[in-house]
Amino acid sequence: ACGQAPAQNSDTQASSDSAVISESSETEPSKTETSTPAEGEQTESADSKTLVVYFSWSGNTEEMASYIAEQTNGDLLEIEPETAYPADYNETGDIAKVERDENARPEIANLPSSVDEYDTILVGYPIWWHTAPMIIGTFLENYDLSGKEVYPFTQSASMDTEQFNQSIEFVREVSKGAAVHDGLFERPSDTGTIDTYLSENGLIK
Ligand SMILES: Cc1cc2nc3c(=O)[nH]c(=O)nc-3n(C[C@H](O)[C@H](O)[C@H](O)COP(=O)(O)O)c2cc1C
Repeated sequence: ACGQAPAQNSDTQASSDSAVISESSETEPSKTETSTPAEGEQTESADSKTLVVYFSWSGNTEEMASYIAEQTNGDLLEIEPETAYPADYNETGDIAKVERDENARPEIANLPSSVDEYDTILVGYPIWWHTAPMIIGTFLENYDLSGKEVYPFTQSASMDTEQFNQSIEFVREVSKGAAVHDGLFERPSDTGTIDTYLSENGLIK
C-alpha cells in the first residue's frame, strides 16, 4: 500500500502564509562528515554502526543531525537532491507540493550504493506539507532495510504533532523490512530533549 498523498489534506500551508522558515542559516554547502571507525575492530556483530542521514533545505535539520551524529558517534550523510531546490521559499514550496501530491521520488545525487554496514539509521528531515519531503522516500526505498532499526527525527515551523505523525507513517511505508521506532520531534536547540531521546533508545555512544 504504497501511499497516496496523506489522508488529511488541509492544503493551506506553506507557500503563502504560515510556514515561517526559522531563523537559522542559509543552506551552506554541507560538510558530509564521515567519522572513521577505529581500525581493526570489525568483528561481525560486535560493532553496530550508526548512520545519521538527513535532508535539510534551510539548515535546521542539519543542525540537529550534526548534533545527533556527535552524540551517537554516527556517520553523517546529507541527502543532496539531483536537482537542487530553489533558494526561494515559495518556489520550493510549489515544487514540494507537487512532489507530495504525486507521491514523487526526487532523485538523489549522492545515493550510497549500500547501507549494509549500518544496523541503526537515524533519518532526519523538515516537515514539508504536513509530512516528510518525498526525497526521504527516495532514500529509504532504495534499500532492503531488513533487520535495521530506523529512528526518524524532524522539526518544523509549526511543531504540529499531527504532521509529525503523518511523516512517521510515511517513513514506515517506505522503510522496507525495518523496525521504524517512534520518532523525535523537537527543535534543534533543545538538546536536553534530544539527549533524553537518544539515551532512552540506547543510541548514545
Ligand atoms: C517546502 C516547504 C514546506 C513546508 N511545509 C511545512 C508544513 O507543512 N508545516 C510546518 O509546520 N512547516 C512547514 N515548513 C517549514 C519547515 O518545516 C521549517 O522551516 C523547518 O525548520 C525547515 O527545516 P530545514 O532548515 O532543515 O530545511 C515548510 C517549509 C518548506 C520549505
